[in-house]
Amino acid sequence: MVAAPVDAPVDEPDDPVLAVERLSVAYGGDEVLDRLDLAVERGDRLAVVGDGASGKTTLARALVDGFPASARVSGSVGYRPEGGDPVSVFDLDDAERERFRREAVAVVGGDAGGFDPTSTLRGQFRPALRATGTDEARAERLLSAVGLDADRVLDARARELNAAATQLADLARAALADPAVLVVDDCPAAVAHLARGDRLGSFESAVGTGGGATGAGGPTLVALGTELPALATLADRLAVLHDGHVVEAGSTDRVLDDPTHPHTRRLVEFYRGSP
Ligand SMILES: Nc1ncnc2c1ncn2[C@@H]1O[C@H](COP(=O)(O)OP(=O)(O)OP(=O)(O)O)[C@@H](O)[C@H]1O
Repeated sequence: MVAAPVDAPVDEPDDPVLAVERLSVAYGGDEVLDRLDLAVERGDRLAVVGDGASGKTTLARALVDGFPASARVSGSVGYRPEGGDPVSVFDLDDAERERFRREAVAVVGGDAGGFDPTSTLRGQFRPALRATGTDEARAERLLSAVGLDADRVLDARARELNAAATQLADLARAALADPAVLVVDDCPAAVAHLARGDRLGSFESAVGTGGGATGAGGPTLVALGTELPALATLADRLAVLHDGHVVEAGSTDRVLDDPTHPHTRRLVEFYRGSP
């Protein structure tokens, strides 16, 4: 369904924590990603912007080898821990993958877990606290760092919280393990909240204090969504997903000021023209 990949103007990262290479994914006969390349620089805030059904969740699934059984996949995803040997994500066994999704690359939003709407978040944080050997005080610090009232949120059932609080609490829970990379897929309310003031900065400072894989420069953030303005406010780099490829990637300022791909130009003009 898609044309051959275009050569996206991509600045080569110095120290990629994730490298997606020639990733193709199809569900049934429908190809969603077509030989997609994307490198994620360690410590960056990267936003992947794409229209609805452009394959953002499929890309997020790829970063943790979380495909449904119906997916046909080729290509590779490589993870490079700070100072460690590269890991081929698609070659992990079940136990390694479970640990990888907690300690190396954690995904929130999209079709990743989330909360049971009927029980309190305090109860739903417990398995993550046990798995990471951390205490509730750290959960409270992370919840406060994303701008939430920690006690109120922990005592609430997920159905009593609005979308932003639920998504942010999910992000705080994923951060308990100090993963190297936090992937935020389709969480527009959380992204809009974090884009205000320097809330993301205070959250990033709180991550990395639990002794996990978070690098010295803080966690790497990959946020995927459709809302260019909030994502651009949050991110220092933008990648534009279209027709199964990353058609453009670069610093947020460069992509907004001087978009080279026609799709990026349309996207930027659309948001400039919106109220
Ligand atoms: N498990 C699946 N089985 C069949 N088709 C799927 C499956 N998951 C996704 N798709 C299809 O693949 C395409 C891309 O879906 P994906 O969820 O990756 O895109 P997206 O950019 O995250 O979309 P949105 O912004 O609307 O959430 C869509 O057409 C979707 O219907």
